[in-house]
Amino acid sequence: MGIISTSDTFPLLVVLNPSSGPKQAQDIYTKQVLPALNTANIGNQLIETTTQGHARTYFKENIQQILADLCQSLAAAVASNDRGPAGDGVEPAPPTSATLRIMVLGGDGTVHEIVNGILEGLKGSAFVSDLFRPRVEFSIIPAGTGNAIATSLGITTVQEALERFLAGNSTPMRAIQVSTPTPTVAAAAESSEAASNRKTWEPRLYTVVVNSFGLHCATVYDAEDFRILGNTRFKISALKNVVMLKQYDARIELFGAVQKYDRDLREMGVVSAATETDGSASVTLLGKFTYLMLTKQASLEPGFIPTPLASTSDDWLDVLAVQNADRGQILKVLGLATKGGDHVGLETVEYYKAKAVELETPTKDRLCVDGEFLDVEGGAGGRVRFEVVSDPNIQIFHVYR
Ligand SMILES: Nc1ncnc2c1ncn2[C@@H]1O[C@H](COP(=O)(O)OP(=O)(O)OP(=O)(O)O)[C@@H](O)[C@H]1O
Repeated sequence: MGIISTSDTFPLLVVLNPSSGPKQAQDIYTKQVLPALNTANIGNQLIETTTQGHARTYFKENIQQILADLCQSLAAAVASNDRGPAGDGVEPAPPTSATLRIMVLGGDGTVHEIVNGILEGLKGSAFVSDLFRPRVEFSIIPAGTGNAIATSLGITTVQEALERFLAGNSTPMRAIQVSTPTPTVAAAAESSEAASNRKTWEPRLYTVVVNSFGLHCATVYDAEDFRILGNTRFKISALKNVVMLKQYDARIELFGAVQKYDRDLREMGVVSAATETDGSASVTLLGKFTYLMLTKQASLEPGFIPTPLASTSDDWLDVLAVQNADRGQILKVLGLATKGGDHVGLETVEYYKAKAVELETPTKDRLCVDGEFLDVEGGAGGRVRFEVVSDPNIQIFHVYR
């Protein structure tokens, strides 16, 4: 885990996860990425991950040094320009921002780790303030299993990803803040009423793809047992969970402005224009959930489009809820979701856009957050809040589109 050396032309950081998806990342790097970068004269530094959590730890430990080196390299470039014939020799002002480019040869899990590592490493530091704030631009070379972020941007091949990177157009990649109640408030929360008045939350992590509860979460969880089957493990696991279909008890509250998909008009309609002021929810969904997703991506893998109107670059959270569905109904939902996203027209599907969502389960349960698992305690003290916060020190990520 070396620190990036200082240079006038700061290298593109290439994070390669050799175990992503069909394990082709190394080959893709050697045969396609490196030749393209060399042709374009783009220096790069390879960071090859060796274990789960490596990318997260690497960026947590090194991001401040990386940005310090990046700033020094920028300042050196400015100074050498100023020393030219037209320069006045005045010391250049320190940079107020710097763009760090990271290319990921891997899947969404690797991007999730890098985002969380960077935010953990920058938290409370001078590198995220009104005086200086980095801009992190991701180029995602789809080498994972789902490749949701790339797929949602219409990038399904290595060549397309390289072309988008070289074209240099990026769009914000908003992160969802996942928070739990602060411990003291959690202890005091004895009822849902108390919970709805709660105001203090502790950010636990950030997600950029999908948070799920119920069938989708169970499918991702059980897929680990079928890892030997490669990419088909998700299909086998989904089948298992549909055969042994369970309903999952929860209370879901949508806060602030809320939109709901209108099946007749085939577009979102306003349910509530409210901003969250008094702590009361705009929409509450109670009871048994078969399937629940809170996402920032339209597509989770090529062809599978559960939240077709989601956008990585806005501040909405797309919420797809299927309640109390039987096997036939959920198979129909999943079938249509893999055929262009027409499931949102089914009566069993509720599709919302919300500004913030809280989830509470009556007993201990599990959430899937970008492929990681979060155990939640039952009751108000175990609530989890999801929100695309507007904090500029969090929303520093962009992705080439
Ligand atoms: N060398 C390694 N060996 C084993 N696991 C690794 C290694 N490097 C990284 N990982 C882990 O591999 C996991 C999956 O990575 P990644 O998301 O890139 O691929 P994927 O799961 O196949 O794709 P997707 O998330 O798009 O479905 C990550 O959680 C990461 O921590």
